[in-house]
Amino acid sequence: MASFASQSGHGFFDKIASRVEEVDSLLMVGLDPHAAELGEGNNHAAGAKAFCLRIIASTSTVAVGYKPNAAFFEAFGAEGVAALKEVIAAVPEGIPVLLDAKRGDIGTTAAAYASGTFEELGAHAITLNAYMGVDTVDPFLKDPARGVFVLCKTSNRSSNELQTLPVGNSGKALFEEVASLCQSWNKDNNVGLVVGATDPEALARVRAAAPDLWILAPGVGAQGGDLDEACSAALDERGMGLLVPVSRGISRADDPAAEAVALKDRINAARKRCTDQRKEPAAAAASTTTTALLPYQREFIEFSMSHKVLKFGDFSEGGEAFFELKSKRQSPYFFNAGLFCKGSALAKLGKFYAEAIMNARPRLEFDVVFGPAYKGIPLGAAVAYTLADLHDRDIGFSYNRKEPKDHGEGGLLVGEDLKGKRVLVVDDVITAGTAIREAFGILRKEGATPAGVVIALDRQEKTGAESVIGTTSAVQQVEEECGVPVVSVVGMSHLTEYMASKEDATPGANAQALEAMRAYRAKYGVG
Ligand SMILES: O=c1ccn([C@@H]2O[C@H](COP(=O)(O)O)[C@@H](O)[C@H]2O)c(=O)[nH]1
Repeated sequence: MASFASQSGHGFFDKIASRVEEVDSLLMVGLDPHAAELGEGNNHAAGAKAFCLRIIASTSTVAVGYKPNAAFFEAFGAEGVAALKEVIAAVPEGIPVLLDAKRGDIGTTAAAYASGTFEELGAHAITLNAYMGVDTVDPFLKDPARGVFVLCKTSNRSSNELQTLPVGNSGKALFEEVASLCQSWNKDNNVGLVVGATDPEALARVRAAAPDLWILAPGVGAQGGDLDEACSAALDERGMGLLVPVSRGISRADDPAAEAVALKDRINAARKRCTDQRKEPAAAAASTTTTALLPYQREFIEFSMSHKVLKFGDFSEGGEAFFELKSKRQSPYFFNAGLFCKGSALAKLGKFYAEAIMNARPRLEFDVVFGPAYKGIPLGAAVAYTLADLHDRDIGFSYNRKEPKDHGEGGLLVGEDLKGKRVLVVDDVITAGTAIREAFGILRKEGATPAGVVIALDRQEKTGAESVIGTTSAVQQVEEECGVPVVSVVGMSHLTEYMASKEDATPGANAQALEAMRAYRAKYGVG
């Protein structure tokens, strides 16, 4: 059995708080062995166990705790329950295990559930349904080292059927009443709440009703919950009190270990944005327009360099220090997306674009992805594929032909019907903005509304000839003229930030390249 010693007088959430600090993470890793993920030949209890052990082994350095969902084990009968016990026992010592079982019954039965969960299975906490009142919860609270998370406002769509019903004349909803009750039951720091990340308004109301309780906020990833909104609504005054469980978002990733690290970083970045914003709202707003280099952006920069798509000036003897652009400017870096020409590169590109789309603030609202011919076509397809595969957003995609076809279905457009739809245009870079304006023309002719543009790199530089350098960039001009946001995976500010971090790590190695980037930005840069 995985040990989880109770320090006397310390509640379950004291342990959670120290684990959060120890691993600098709010990520709870879900262990949901969906039959579909076990694969043919492994759809049995042993397969479920092996699946969970693989996830545990690859995520234990970033997981605050693990959350096996009992349903996926019980589905395999007695052998499944035995596998669940073995999975819990395999969690390294000191890492809390929360059994997601959503129990709730009269006191005597609840006591049997508590003993089964804590003594027999060895879990340290459990999710409960408190619909039947406090006597159904009490038996789980006898040992302060064992915790409960009471269902408060769940992440599923039909949670509004009951949980938001008004209670009495207080104007409060049922879920707020649950939150207040749980706050009053929390004598030993071992009562928490489940509130879906899919409903940030409910999260904020719960935080107001239960200022001291830890909130488990499922629904990030496959269910579409937003991290920034969840952090702003649910973090307590110390920037703690929130746990983000993710199951499929990790288990279905190509590389679950890397995805868990990326998720931890994304959650921490959102947490930091939120705590900065609370400290100094104006400074935080300004900092979002500069450069917090997120992990996927660093990865994109290194990935682009490894494909020779992105080159920085080489200031060594005989190296190419500057690259002449079409505008005749001498640029200290060069980006040529045409060199992404392998299937694996396209797959990764799709992920980077999808990350940029999911991270965009304000959020991008769109129904269809459109890839303008020619370079946008594979990009649009890769983005639509990735949104469906990794973000559970199965949206249509469409692209145009440069020459109309005079037989078959004819016309200039292929793919999803665009009429009446909000369309996100996907392209590699914006140089003058001509291609994007043309794409918008096509969309409007079809009765669609351009909803935004996503590109790989924003050079963030002013347009115009050397003698009359303008004041805005091509991207800003598209945004202003067309009234749509342009989102990029990275901007030149991120490239400069990246070079600065390399220089910090190895002083002197990139000093001239960094200086050239800064000088170029000072002369031509916007934003
Ligand atoms: O409101 C709730 C309560 C529990 N869950 C459970 O969390 C995970 C979510 O899985 P993902 O793959 O990360 O979407 C799953 O075990 C649910 O039963 C929830 O989603 N919402």
